[in-house]
Amino acid sequence: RLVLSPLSKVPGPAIAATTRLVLIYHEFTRNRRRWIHALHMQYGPVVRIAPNEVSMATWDAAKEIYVSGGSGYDKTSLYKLFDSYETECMFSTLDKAPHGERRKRVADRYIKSFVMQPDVVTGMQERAQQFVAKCTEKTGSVSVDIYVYLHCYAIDCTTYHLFDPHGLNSLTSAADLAKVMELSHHDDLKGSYMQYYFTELFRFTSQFARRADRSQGIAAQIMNIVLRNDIAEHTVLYRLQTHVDMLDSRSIASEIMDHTLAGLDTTGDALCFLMYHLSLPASVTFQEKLHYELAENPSTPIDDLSYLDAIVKEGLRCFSPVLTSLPRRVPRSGRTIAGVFLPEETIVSCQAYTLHRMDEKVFPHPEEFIPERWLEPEGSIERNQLLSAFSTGGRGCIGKHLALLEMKMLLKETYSCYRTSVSPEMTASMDVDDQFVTSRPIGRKCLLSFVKIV
Ligand code: HEM
Repeated sequence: RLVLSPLSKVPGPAIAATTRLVLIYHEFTRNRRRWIHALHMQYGPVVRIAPNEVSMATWDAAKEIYVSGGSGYDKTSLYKLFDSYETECMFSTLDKAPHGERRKRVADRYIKSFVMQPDVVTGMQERAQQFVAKCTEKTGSVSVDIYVYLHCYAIDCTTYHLFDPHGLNSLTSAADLAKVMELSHHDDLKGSYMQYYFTELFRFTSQFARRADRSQGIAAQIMNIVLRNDIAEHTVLYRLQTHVDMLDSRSIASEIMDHTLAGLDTTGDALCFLMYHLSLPASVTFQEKLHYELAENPSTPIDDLSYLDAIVKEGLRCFSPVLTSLPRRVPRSGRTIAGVFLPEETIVSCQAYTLHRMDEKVFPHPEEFIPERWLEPEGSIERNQLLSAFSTGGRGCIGKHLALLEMKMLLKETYSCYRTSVSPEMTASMDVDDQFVTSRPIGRKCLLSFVKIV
C-alpha cells in the first residue's frame, strides 16, 4: 500500500496510507474534518487519507468530482444510510442515471423562479414573523433559546413547501414543538459510522437503525400524509403524486422524509451559527449596516438586497452546516485529477471547510467574518466557485434556493426591527460539533436577547 499502490505518490501520512484505522479513529472521535484540514495545510491540496481514499481542495478538483458529465462521479455506499422506510430516495441513490430520473420529478419545485413565487414567499414570510413573535413575546430583556426556534422555523418552512396544508406548525403548536425537540437534539455520529462499517450486523438489528431513533414519529406522520388527496398544488408532494409515471407510496414517503430532514438541521444550524455571530459585541457594525439596508429598502425584492446577500454568503462560508467530505467513487478505468492518477473505485472527495479557507488569495483572513468581501467585484468568480456550502453539479443541494430564501427572510424580519445580543446567561458552547453529515453547536443552546429598535 505504501510503495506499490498507484496512490503511493500521493502526499499524506505513511500510517494513513497503510491502514484505514487512522481515518476510522478520527471519524469516531468527531475529528475527521479537522484532521483532513490539518493534513491539507501540511501536505497541500491533494492528500491520501486512507489506503484507497484521497481528499482534494481546489475548485478544479471539485469541478471534476462533482460536476463532470453533469453530476460528477457516483456516490459511495455511505449514502445508503439515508434510505427511509428501507426504500431509496434521490439522495441515497448511488448511480447517476436512476438519480437523474428521480431528480427530474421534483426539480421544477425547487428552481429559483418557482421558489420566488408569491405563494412560497408569503409562506416563508409568515413563518419568519412567527419566529420573531415567539422570540419577542415576553417583554423586558428576556433571553430566548433561538437554537430550538430556528429548527422549528426550518421545519415549518420546509414542510410547508413539501406538503402544505399538512406541514408542521412547531412555532405555534406545542405538539409539533415536541417533535422538533426530539429531532434536533439527537446525536447520530457514532451510530451512523457503526452502521456504515458494520452494515451486515445492522441489517439483523434493525431496532438500532440510524433514522428510527430520532424520526419514528415524523416517519409515521409523513406516510399518512403521502396517502392523502388534499395536498396543495404548490408543493413537492403534489408534484410527486400527480407525475404521469407515479412512484409507489413508500418511495414517495422516502423522498419526502429525506427532504424534511435535509431542510431541518442544515438551515436551522446555519442560521443559529450566523445569528450568534451577528449578536457578539464585535458584530455591532454588521447588524447596523444590515438594519440600515433593510430600513432604507423596505419594498426591494429580497434577492436584490446586497448586504443581506453578503451576510448570508459569509455565514455559509464561515459556518456552513455541511463542512465535511462528500465522498464519490472514481469511475471505470480511473481518472487523473490535479496531475494525480486515481484508479477506478478510489474514494475521492472535497470538504467545504477546507475549500472555504485554504486559498488565502481568494479568501484573505479566512478565519475572520467579513461580509464586505462578497461586495467586491474583483475575485467574485473565484469566491463564488469555492463557496461549497450547497456543493455543486447535478447532485448539489436541490433545496438551495429555498434555503437561501428562508435564511434571508428570517434575517430580514428580525433585523428590520430588532437588535440582538448574546445573553449574559449564555454559557453553552457554540463550538462546532460534527455529526455524520451536518455540523451543529456543541451546546445545542443559543441564548440571545432581542431589543426593539425605536
Ligand atoms: C443552509 C441550508 C442547506 C445546506 C447548507 C444544504 C447543503 C446540501 C449539500 C452540501 C448537499 C449535497 C450533499 C452530498 O452531495 O452529499 C445537499 C443535498 C440535498 N439537499 Fe440540501 N442543504 C440545505 C438545505 C436544504 C433544504 C431546505 C432542502 C429541501 C427542502 C434540501 C434538500 C436537499 C436534497 C433533497 C439533497 C439531495 C440532492 C440530490 O441528491 O440530488 N437541502 N444539501
